[in-house]
Amino acid sequence: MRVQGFVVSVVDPQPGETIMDCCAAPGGKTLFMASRLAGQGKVSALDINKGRLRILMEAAKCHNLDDIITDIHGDLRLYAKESTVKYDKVLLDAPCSGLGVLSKRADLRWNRQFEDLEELVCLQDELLDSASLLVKPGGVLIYSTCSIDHEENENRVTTFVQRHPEFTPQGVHGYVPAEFITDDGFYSSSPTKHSLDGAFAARLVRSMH
Ligand SMILES: C[S@@+](CC[C@H](N)C(=O)[O-])C[C@H]1O[C@@H](n2cnc3c(N)ncnc32)[C@H](O)[C@@H]1O
Repeated sequence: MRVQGFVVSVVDPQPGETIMDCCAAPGGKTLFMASRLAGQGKVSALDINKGRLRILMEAAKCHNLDDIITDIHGDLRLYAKESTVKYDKVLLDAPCSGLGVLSKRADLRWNRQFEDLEELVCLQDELLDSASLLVKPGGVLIYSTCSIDHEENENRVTTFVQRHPEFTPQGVHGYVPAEFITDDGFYSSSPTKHSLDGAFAARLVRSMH
C-alpha cells in the first residue's frame, strides 16, 4: 500500500459517516476516503486553491464519486469560524515542508529557510485549531503531513492537546502495520526505514462533552 492509503487507513472511513477533508486538493486522499464509504456517507473537500479544487472535482466525476464529494472553496480558518456543521471525522493534511518527499521535490531542498519553518509551524497550529472546531463530540481529528520533521509532526500534536484538553491522542494500532507505528502511537513512514515517502499521521479523539 502507498503512503496516501496508509493515511486514509488512519482516518478509517466507515459507511454512513460524514468526513471533512480540510486541505483536500488535489484530492488523492479525498477520493480514497469517498470510495471507502461504499456509497453511504459524505466527504466535504475544502481547499483555499480554486484551481486544485477543480482538478479534484474532475477526478471525482471520472471515478463516479461526485455524488459523495462536495467541494468547498475557502480558507479553513474563516470557514471553521462560521460553520455550524460538525463531522464524524476531520482530516487535516496540512501544508508542510515536504521533508518526507524531497526525493521527488528537489526544488524544496534549496528553497527551505528557517523563517519558512517558523511560519509554517504557525500556520499548522492555526489550521489545527480551526479543524478542531469542525469535529463532533466523540468524533476524530486526524492530523497528517508529508514531512518527517518532529517540529511539524509530534510537536504540533503535543502543543495542540495542551491548548485543547478536550482532545486525546489515540494510538494507530490496528489501523496500519506495526512497523509504521512510533513509540508514541503515531503513524510514521520514512524513505530510509521503509523505502516509502515520508509521512506522519495522528488520531485525536474529541471527548463527548
Ligand atoms: C499537503 S496539500 C494537501 C494534499 C491533499 N490532501 C491530497 O492528498 O491530495 C495542502 C493543501 O492545503 C491547502 N491550504 C493551504 N492553506 C490553506 C487554508 N488556509 N485553508 C484551506 N486550505 C489550505 C493548499 O492549497 C494545499 O492544496
